[in-house]
Amino acid sequence: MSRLIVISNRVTAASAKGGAQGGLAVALTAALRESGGIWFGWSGEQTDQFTGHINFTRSHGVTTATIDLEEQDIEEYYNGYANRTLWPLFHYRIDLAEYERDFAHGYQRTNEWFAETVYPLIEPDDMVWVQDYHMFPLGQELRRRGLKNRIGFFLHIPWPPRRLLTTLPEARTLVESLLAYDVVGFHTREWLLSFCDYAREDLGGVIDENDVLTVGTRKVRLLACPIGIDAEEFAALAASPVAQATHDRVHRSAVGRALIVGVDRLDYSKGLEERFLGYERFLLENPAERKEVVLLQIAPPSRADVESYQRIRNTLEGLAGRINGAHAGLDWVPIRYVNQGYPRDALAGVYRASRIGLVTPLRDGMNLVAKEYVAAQDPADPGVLILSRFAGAADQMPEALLVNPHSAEEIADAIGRALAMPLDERQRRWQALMEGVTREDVIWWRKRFTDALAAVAADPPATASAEP
Ligand SMILES: O=P(O)(O)OC[C@H]1O[C@@H](O)[C@H](O)[C@@H](O)[C@@H]1O
Repeated sequence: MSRLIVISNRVTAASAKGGAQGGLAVALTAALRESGGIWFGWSGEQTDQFTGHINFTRSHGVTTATIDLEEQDIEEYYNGYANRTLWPLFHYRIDLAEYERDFAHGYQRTNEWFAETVYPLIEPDDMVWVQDYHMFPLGQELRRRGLKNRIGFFLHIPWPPRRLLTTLPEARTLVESLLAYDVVGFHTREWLLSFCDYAREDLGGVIDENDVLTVGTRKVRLLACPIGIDAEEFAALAASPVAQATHDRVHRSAVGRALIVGVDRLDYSKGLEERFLGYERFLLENPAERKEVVLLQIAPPSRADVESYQRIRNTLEGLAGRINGAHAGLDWVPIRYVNQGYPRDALAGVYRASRIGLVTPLRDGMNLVAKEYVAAQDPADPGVLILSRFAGAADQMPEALLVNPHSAEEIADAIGRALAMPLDERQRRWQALMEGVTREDVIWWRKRFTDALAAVAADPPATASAEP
């Protein structure tokens, strides 16, 4: 079995229980533990001058190798191009996207630092797997340094429609850089097709019936491959002592009311404003039930150096305050808004105590909270998942109550329907969701992608390793 070299901006080897890590960190830790190898990326730390010094650590069965970045790189690469330019654009928010040449240069320069530093760590038989939008040009930079290994790329966010992507001044360079990879993966067929649209229309690419894209002499296998969670592990976490204690605490605090839970990084793509308004609409339209519910929104702050994130934080504080001010009574506040992250085992307990999981991003590559909510439920008395039809996860989860997250009416109706749903229907829906979450789990995802990467090497026509 080839070693795996995973390269991503953030490197957080995750313990089963600990920390407030996102699903991606947990997924990659599980993948690396199985295959061996190295997880390389940014330490999250700043240094006065970039030295290329690599800090190796071994944690939870995974070797991590990280480098520090200079302030200007962090500003232009991470806060700039990654989070002010690509993130909003790829989430269809060109109104928030900032197009600055300095950001583009800093992004390219930092990717060159990454390539320069990781290149000597890669052995001839390793498979290299680059993750996410921070690192589009990395494969090309590795090829420029002579790397012949199989290199895959996986995008964890949506791929925008062509007409939006063409607003990015570097769109063509960026897409061409992806031709250096052997396999490029997306969570859904929708994102894959948007990518194909650009490749066909703007690069003159041809896509065959096996989703192999040909542009000039380059062939790239495209793959729609939705990431999953470690469902069994998460279900076990939900039965852990910490989860149990958290469950009991949260359950007691609801004093017999139905708990509705949302857990999201504080990000404008998560649809939190629209969610609060949908919930308020439910309160207004259902005076008899309004004091029977409480919304617990957990939203740890994220990317706080970026202005659009500061704005959404202010907006939500104002909105939560207004809704609570307008509707609260002596012994009830409708929204508990918590700007703090919690460890996964505690979250599992919160999910299990909640009658409704409200997951309504305006646009999301996948969304693993939806899957974790399902995995944490009590089979005898499961809650109901309300899910945005614009989350990648919706493709695999048709038994959830699917809603348009822009519509307060649809959110309000779905809350009413979930609260009234009889036990047998809740069980039937949950059963189907849980089967999918368990079958298409993180190991399945990892295997599908790495199998596709390994197959490329065994099939020379699809593996031209020359520079594009
Ligand atoms: O790393 P950040 O900026 O805190 O964001 C958290 C994560 O957000 C995810 O949605 C991205 O796809 C990840 O790549 C990223 O790590």
